[in-house]
Amino acid sequence: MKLKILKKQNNARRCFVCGVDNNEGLKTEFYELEDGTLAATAVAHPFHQSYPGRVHGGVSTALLDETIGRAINITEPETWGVTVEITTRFKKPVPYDVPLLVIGRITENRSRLFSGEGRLILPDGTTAVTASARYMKLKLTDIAEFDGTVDTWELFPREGDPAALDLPDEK
Ligand SMILES: CCCCCCCCCCCC(=O)SCCNC(=O)CCNC(=O)[C@H](O)C(C)(C)COP(=O)(O)OP(=O)(O)OC[C@H]1O[C@@H](n2cnc3c(N)ncnc32)[C@H](O)[C@@H]1OP(=O)(O)O
Repeated sequence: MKLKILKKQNNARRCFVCGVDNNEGLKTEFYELEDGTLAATAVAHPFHQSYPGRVHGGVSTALLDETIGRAINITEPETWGVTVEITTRFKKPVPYDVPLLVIGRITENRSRLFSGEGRLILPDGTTAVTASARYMKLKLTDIAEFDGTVDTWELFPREGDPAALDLPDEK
């Protein structure tokens, strides 16, 4: 199903998942879709491998963690949280050097904790990894210090940003 992108989310500079200046990271981009899903696009590299040919499960988990955690910002742009629990199910090997699509949704939102679920989808539409996770809401100042130069939180629009994304049916 093709879904319109309503908004691109901000990126950090050094974050392993979304840091635009982190050349060992995934440089993931996050897009808010019209149906309330958060979609992430990324390409993993050979230096993210576990066994040769396979992306490390921890890397896939990091992608899902951040995608689910950021899904809260669709309805609460000022909410920040830290992961307190994540459960991942690895169903298929994830290859590197191919475009990966990760989607996340919030399933429960309470005053201190929120929960969500997500899946990592391969180019053929197969779901390779699923996850569910829980986060504790905290003030940003209680999580980290931002110096405003190296650690920033900004929108990085790109000419190639898509206007819509095709979400395959679950398989
Ligand atoms: C650059 C920008 C990029 C930003 C991009 C955004 C990315 C988001 C996604 C990535 C996020 C990460 O990777 S974050 C990094 C990974 N995660 C972390 O580092 C978190 C480490 N953990 C902690 O710091 C701490 O455990 C806290 C702050 C979460 C909680 O510590 P605490 O304040 O001492 O709280 P504690 O007493 O243990 O618990 C408080 C209450 O919460 C409940 N509680 C605690 N854990 C759980 C749990 N798993 N499930 C249910 N309930 C729980 C307790 O029972 C208790 O309830 P009651 O007794 O009060 O009723």
